[in-house]
Amino acid sequence: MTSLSLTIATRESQLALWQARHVQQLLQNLGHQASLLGMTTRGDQILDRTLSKVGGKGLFVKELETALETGAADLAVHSLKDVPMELPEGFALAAVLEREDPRDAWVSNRYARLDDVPQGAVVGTSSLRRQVLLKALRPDLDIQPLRGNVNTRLRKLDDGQYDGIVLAAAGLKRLDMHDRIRHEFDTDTMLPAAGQGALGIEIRADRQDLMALFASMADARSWRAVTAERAVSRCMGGSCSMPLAAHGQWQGDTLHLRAAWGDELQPDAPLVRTAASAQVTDLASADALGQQVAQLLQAAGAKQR
Ligand SMILES: NCc1[nH]cc(CCC(=O)O)c1CC(=O)O
Repeated sequence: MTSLSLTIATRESQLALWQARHVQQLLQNLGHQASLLGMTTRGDQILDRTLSKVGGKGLFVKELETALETGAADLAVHSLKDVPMELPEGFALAAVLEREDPRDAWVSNRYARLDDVPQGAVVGTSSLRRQVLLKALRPDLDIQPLRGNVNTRLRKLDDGQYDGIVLAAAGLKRLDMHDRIRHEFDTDTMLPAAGQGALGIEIRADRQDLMALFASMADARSWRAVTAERAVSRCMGGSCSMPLAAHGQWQGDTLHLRAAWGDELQPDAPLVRTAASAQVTDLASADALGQQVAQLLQAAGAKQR
C-alpha cells in the first residue's frame, strides 16, 4: 500500500491529545504519516454548566466533523462515550479500537473506598449516570457538580472541595495517573456508560479509500460490545440528560449485556435494571442484542425520552 499522509482532528485536552497521538502512532506503525490538528469544541468552552442542561448532542464532536467536512482533516479520534448514537448524515465510524478499562474509578485524597466516607460526604460528578448509581448505593451522599477535563477535575479535588470524585479509569490510565485510582468500582454497582473506555475513529462516509486501513486497526470484540451498548442508548432516546448505563461483557462468543435506567424527572425513584445474553458474531447481532435490552428496560418501566 502506498504511504498516506493524514491529518487527525482532535480536541486539545491532555486526554484527547493522548488518544490522537495513540492513533497517530498506530498509523505510523503501518508506514503512514499523520499530523494532529488541535481544535476547541463547545463542550470544552462551556465549563460552568452541567452538559445535560446545555442540551444538544455532540458538543465534543461537531467542530471536529466540520474539519472532516472541509477536508482540513481526514479523521477524528473520539472517546466513544462522547459520540452521539447516530452520526450525522455523511459521517461514518471507521473503527473502534481495543477497549481500555471500562470501569469507573474512585479518586480521593481522604478515603480509600467509597464505603469509608462518612454520612453526607461531598462527592463530585456531573454525570447523571454516576449520580443515580451513587445514590442507589449511598442515598446520604451530597453529590455536587464537577465539570472540566480530567486534569481540571483532579485540580478541583485537590483544592479540597470534595471528599472524593468518580472518573473513568480509562482516562486516568491513559494519562499515566494510575496512582490516582484508589479503587475501581465493580461493574455490578457502577455499571459503565455505553462506550466507556473505547476509542472511535470517525471519517467522512465518502472516504472509502480509508475504510480498509482503519478496519485493520479495529478490535472486533470491542467494536461489537460497544455497538450493543450504543444500541441500548439509541433505542432509549440516547440524550445525555438521561441517566443510562449499558455494559457488555464477553463469555466466549456470548455477549452479556446489562443496562440500568434512571428517571431524570424522578431522581429518587429506583433504577430499572435489565440484562440479556446472545451469541454475537457481527455488528448486526450486537445491535440486535442492544435493541432487545432496550425493550426489556421499557417493559420494566423505563421510558424513552
Ligand atoms: N465525559 C468525558 C469523558 N469522555 C471519556 C472519558 C474517559 C475515557 C473513556 O471513557 O474512554 C471522560 C472522562 C471521564 O468520564 O472521567
